[in-house]
Parts: sequence; C-alpha cells; structure tokens
Amino acid sequence: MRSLDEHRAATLALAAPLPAIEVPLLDALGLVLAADVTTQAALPRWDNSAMDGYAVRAADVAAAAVDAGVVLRVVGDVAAGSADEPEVAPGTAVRIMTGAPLPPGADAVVPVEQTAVPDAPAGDPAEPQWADGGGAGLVEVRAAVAPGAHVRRAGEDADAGEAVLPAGALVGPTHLAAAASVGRATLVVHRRPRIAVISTGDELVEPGAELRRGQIPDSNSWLLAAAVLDAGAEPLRLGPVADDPAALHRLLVGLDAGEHGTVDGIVTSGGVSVGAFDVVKAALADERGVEFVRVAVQPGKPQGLGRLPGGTPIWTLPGNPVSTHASFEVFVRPAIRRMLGLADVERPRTRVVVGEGWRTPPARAQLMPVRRVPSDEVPADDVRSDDVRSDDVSSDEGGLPRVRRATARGSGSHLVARLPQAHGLAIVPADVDEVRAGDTLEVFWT
Ligand SMILES: Nc1nc2c(c(=O)[nH]1)N[C@H]1C(S)=C(S)[C@@H](COP(=O)(O)OP(=O)(O)OC[C@H]3O[C@@H](n4cnc5c(N)ncnc54)[C@H](O)[C@@H]3O)O[C@H]1N2
Ligand code: MOO
Repeated sequence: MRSLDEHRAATLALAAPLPAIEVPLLDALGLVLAADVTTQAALPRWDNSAMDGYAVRAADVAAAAVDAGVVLRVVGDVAAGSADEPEVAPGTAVRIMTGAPLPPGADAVVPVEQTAVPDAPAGDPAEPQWADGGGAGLVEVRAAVAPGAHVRRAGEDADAGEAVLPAGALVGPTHLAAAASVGRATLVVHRRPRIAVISTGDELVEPGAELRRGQIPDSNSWLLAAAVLDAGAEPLRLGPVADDPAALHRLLVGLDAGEHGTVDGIVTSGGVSVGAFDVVKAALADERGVEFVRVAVQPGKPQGLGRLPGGTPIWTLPGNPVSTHASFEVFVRPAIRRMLGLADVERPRTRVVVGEGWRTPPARAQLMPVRRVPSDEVPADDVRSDDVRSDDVSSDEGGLPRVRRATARGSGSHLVARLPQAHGLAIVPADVDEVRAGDTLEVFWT
C-alpha cells in the first residue's frame, strides 16, 4: 500500500502553474500574479496634504500659539484634484484640502482646527471656520508647526520603479487597491483552472427528486464543485452519471479532447473500490496513464490518479462522502492550488490537544474530522449545536487548541450530515493505533 505522503507527492506531480494571461483588475481576484507589479512613478507622486487646512511656511508660524496667533494672508486654494500652483510667499498661506499637492513655497500644513478667522462673528466653536480663499482673506494660525508637518511626502509609500506586488502573490482586495494606485488597470496572472466534477453511481439522483428504494441524492458532486470553487478554480459539474463504463469513458475522453471547453483537470467520485460494478475503474481500465492504488489512509483508501491521453490530469476519489471530502482536501486541493501558481499549497496547520480519544485503524494514517471545542468542555455523547465557531480561540493549558471528533457517534465515512460540524481534519500517523485524551495531533483547518 502506498503511504499518504507518497500519494500526495504523486498527485502534486500532476499539476503545474497554468499559463499567464492579462485580465482586468476584478477578474484577477483569487488568482496568483505571474509577474511583479512595479510602480511607474513615486507613490504618492507629489508632496501632498494629510489634512484640510492651510499650506504655510513653517518659519512664518514658528512663534504661533493659542494666545499668540500669527496672521497670514490667504492667497489661494488647492482642492484635491486641483492642478493649481499658487505660490506661498513669506507671510501668506493657501487653503489646502486633504490629498491636494503642496503648493510651491509651502513646507507644512496647519490643520484648520488650529486656526481662526480674525474678526469673524462667533459661530459654533466645534465647527472650524474657513478664511476666504479668494485672495483677500486672513487666517490666524494658533499653533506652530514643524517643517514637513501634515505633509505626505512623494515616494513615502513606494519609490519609482519599486515592485509593490511580487509575482506569486494571491490577489485579494488590498492587492487590487495597490495595483490600481500605481496605475494598473490589468494584471498578469496565472489562468484560473477549470475542473470537471463527475459523480458516479446508479443509486444517485439529483437532490429534491423522488427517491425509490435504493436511491440517494447525489451529494458528492455538490461537495466537490464547491470545494473546487473554494480552492480558487472554476468547477464544471457534470453528472451524476450512471454505472455505464462505456458511456463514462466517452464522457472522459470528450472532456480530455476539449469537447466541453478548456478542462484542466477531472475529479470523479465513486466506483473505484473492489465492487462488481465499479464504473470508474472499468471505464479507465485500458487507459495506460491512469493507475488505481490503495493508499494507507482512512478514509480514502481506494484512489485512482493519472493523465488521460490528451494530458488532462484525473483524480478518481472514493465515493463515501467523508472519503470524498478528505481525499479532495489532501490529494486534489493542493494540486489545484499549484495550478493557480501558488508556492504554498497547504491549508494552515496547527497542533491540537485531543479532548476524547478514539481507536484508529492499524497501519493506516487517519484523517479525522474534528471540531474545535472550549478547553473546559465536558465530554458529550454527541453535540449537534453550532455553539463554537472555528475562530474561537479555545486552548488547553499548553496553549494548544482543543478538539474532539466532529462525528462522535462514529468515524464512518458515510456520516455526511455531521460533516459540517468539523473545523478541520486531524492527521493520525499510521503507526498510532489509539488516540488518547490529552494526546496532541496535527490538524489542518478546512
Ligand atoms: N469489499 C470491500 N468493499 C469496500 C472496500 C474494500 O476495501 N473492500 N472499501 C470500502 C471503502 S474504504 C470505500 S471508501 C468505498 C469506496 O467505494 P467506491 O469509491 O467504489 O464508491 P461507491 O461504491 O460508488 O460508493 C460508496 C458509498 O458512497 C455512496 N456514494 C457514492 N457516490 C455518492 C455521491 N455522489 N453522493 C452521495 N453518496 C455517494 C454510495 O452510495 C456508497 O454508499 O468502498 C468500500 N467498500
Ligand atoms: O477508505 Mo474508505 O475511503 O475508508 O471510507
């Protein structure tokens, strides 16, 4: 049997970053930069004001104080967006708004709250008063400011020619803001993978359909399509398809040949075990690029993996819903993340303390859905309430988060209804046969 790590390496080897394309800003969200984003000019481009107030010469107001105002003549206005450059000569000031370029001659800004208008009628003391900016107004400055006060310097955020976003960064809202602020309307990113999802089994019907005995709603294709989307790729949900190997083979070959548009990978569920009607195994029996293996992990033992003749990677996951979920997490998601162009393809992991123990299969690693719980939780038979959020920081004395099995009634890989209670998957190493209360394990948070 292949180890968990060996199979992970084999699935990652199927994936490579997809080619780079140039897309409008918003289309780059969730994709990975294929090239640095570099500034054309300094950012900010010019010295500008951080406050609504008056651009002054600091030396003019060096002696100013609340009870010793210095009166300056207001010779103009610069609002944000204005291209005007009124000169601030000694003894003068210019009204300036936040973001407006600092006019020539000025070296500091006095916030309007630290000024008054000489001889103005008393108004609301909480409301600052503005002197006339038309050239005849006077302003009394009531505080000294140092040179550079309330001035945002050119190049303070980034120098001209500096890389503000590195290739390899996953684009989020703040990356779009940084790119736009240096004047980029498009970004060069790795193309988003498009992943076909197929669930197989004669027993499967669409959710909501009438069920005759033996039939069940298809849940795996929804899980997988959503997991593909959550991983950052675009799902193409096909199926459920029946246990007809020839028809499934035609569908897979068609996907590989581009009949359904670009497809960068195919994920199937079901039909890979040792049953008499295992459709995926039968459909791919003659495909030399695809192998079926047993992996020493529970759930997720029967796995298929490889490439179709056209080069499309395929992952055939076992059909038990918890197996499908765990298999996607450890074998498919990292590969999709690599196709996106990410260097770090792993989920965040931490060590945790186990609240209640359980027995595990011998000589197989285990991926146990676990739930984060308060460190003082009394062990319960099973808890269905959604009382703990995944971001609750509950930790044991050692400072580690505490977990229990999400499906405390058993670890059966059919227990799909309880799966949403899990916050992550705990990895029990293959050489551990029993997990005891107080043991520590590694968990990756899903
Ligand atoms: N004799 C043996 N039997 C089984 C073995 C074994 O080693 N020897 N392994 C078991 C393990 S472990 C797993 S996992 C399953 C894997 O079987 P398949 O991948 O062939 O999956 P199916 O037989 O198609 O389905 C298994 C189970 O899951 C349900 N299922 C399948 N697809 C869906 C879906 N899309 N939505 C909801 N539920 C689904 C299906 O109805 C079955 O109950 O084999 C064990 N057997
Ligand atoms: O390996 Mo199966 O995937 O245990 O449930």
